[in-house]
Amino acid sequence: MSAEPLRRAVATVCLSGTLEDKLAAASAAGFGGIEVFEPDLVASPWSPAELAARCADLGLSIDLYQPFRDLDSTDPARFDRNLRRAEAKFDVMAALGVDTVLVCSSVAPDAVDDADLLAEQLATAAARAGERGLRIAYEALAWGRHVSTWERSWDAVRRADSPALGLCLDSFHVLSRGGDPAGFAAVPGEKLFFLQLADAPHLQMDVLQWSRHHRLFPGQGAFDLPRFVGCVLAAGYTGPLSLEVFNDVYRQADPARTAVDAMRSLQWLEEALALRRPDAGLPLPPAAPALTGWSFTELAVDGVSGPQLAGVLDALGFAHTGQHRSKPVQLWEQGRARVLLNASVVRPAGPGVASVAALGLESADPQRSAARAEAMSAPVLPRTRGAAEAELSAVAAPDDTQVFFTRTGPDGWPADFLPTGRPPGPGTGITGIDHVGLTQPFDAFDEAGLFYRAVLGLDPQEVTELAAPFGLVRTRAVTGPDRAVRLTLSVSALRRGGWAPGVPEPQHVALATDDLVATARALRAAGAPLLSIPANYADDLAARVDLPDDLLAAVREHGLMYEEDAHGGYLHLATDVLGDRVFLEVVQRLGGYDGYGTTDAPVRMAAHRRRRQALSTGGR
Ligand SMILES: O=C(O)c1ccc(O)c(O)c1
Ligand SMILES: [Mg+2]
Repeated sequence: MSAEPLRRAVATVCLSGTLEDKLAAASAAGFGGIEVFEPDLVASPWSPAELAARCADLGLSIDLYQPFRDLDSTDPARFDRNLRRAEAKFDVMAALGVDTVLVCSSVAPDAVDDADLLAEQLATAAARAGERGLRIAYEALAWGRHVSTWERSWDAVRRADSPALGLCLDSFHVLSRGGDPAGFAAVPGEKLFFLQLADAPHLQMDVLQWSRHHRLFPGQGAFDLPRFVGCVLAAGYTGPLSLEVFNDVYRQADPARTAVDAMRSLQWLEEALALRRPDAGLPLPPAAPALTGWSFTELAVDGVSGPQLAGVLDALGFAHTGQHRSKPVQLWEQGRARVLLNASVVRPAGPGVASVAALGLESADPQRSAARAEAMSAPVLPRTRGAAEAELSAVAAPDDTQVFFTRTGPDGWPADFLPTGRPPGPGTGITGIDHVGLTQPFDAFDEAGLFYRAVLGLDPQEVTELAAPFGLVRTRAVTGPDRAVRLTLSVSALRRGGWAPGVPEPQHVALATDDLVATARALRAAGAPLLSIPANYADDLAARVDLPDDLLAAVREHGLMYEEDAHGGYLHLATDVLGDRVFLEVVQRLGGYDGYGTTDAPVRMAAHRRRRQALSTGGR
């Protein structure tokens, strides 16, 4: 493998909009090339020559024209007709200045099964292409009628033995069928004409539907793309790394954003490749420094929600220990749990605005964290900072939450706060932040998983789905290796129904305690607004799990919830929704429990809904 960087390309089918929108997005995100998806050209007012000129202006090379479908035929007249269709496409390719066309395996009823006849027809078409200086990259669609594995496509290409015929390897088609990329070693490098990359979640469904709706960018799904590409490169492939992702969300999302997300997936993939081959001298971005814990969580509040949240933090045993030197920001502390209330939001109406505005994460090297973020196409935020205030680097996550890289120490961020002189107080047993739960915008869920993985070096965990009162919710945690940092990301699986409340599902900050029953008792005594959970929940819990009687009594008395996984248990409680869209959770992990109370979430959501309705109709 040479140390020369491979071209990064993206198929126009990955991006939403017209061809104009797609090209602008691909170019702005820094791609060097594109695959022209034929329907995009057919729908365009540009002639092929005009498209070529536009691409040249934008610094994009056209690396592939695709797809050409159903070439071979058991009916000679039909095959002849298909050859004429191919010639017309060769004219288009000449005008576009692209030398490679993707021919995918036939799905038609007249597709050729006989290996020699198929090779002969491919060779005939390749000879026509070759006469014009063009080449054919043959791809096995996972649902091809007779050719549905890469081995079968390679068999045809090998038999055809034509210099203008080679393979197109598409990671989706190979990996969705459980193909082994180690086999690519048998293919001469010069026969690997093109490489298309897509990740995907593991799903049990028809492979065509899986491919057309659920493909993802590398690093977003469950496939081992670094290994796949490593095998292709080891076999001698030198063409572009080209993304081909058919995805329902990306089809309708802002193409400029999708293109950046796509670029990040290749930056992540290339790093993974470089790390696998330390001798190859491939360039590496700054490694993600370890994130060693939470320095703070910042909530944006207004004139209504600010005092409400301050009152709740007080009841939770937090102390207002600091006031920002130059901004309307309060620091509240208990143990290692630090919550900032930032009253810069001005909208004193309704229930008040409250949301998670920023996450402060302890970094072993904040500056390198920021450099890493930049190398991974993350938007690094400009900082305004007053005299004597700490330098803080921050990036914007896909949902616009600000992520600060901090070092808590004498010269770190706490120096920005003037002590109020209030003593910490006895507290209620809260020791720190366990995790923060962020509800994602509909289009941002998969993007967010990759963002936290590539930019922050966190590990995305499995996606789970739950049936919530207002529809399916998809959720996934991203965690540091030692779990010092845990985030949960959730999203509605479908557009929220028209009758669901207009406010989005709330976000939450989960606070850790070593003894939830004791903490719950203290919160009760202090009048904290704890969410009540229906008795049916505790009855069902008692039927399912053998809990000690005193614990079950505490569950009933305080509205606790309890969940188990293979490693341990999780006791948790929630407050009411505070302001319009946050609540606080208090959680106790027992044994090695590694989850987030996800199966209890629908009960909690229904209780929040009931409580919000009661409050809005004047109840308390
Ligand atoms: O879904 C399809 O038809 C299709 C077309 C072209 C490709 O390269 C591909 O992987 C799938
Ligand atoms: Mg493909």
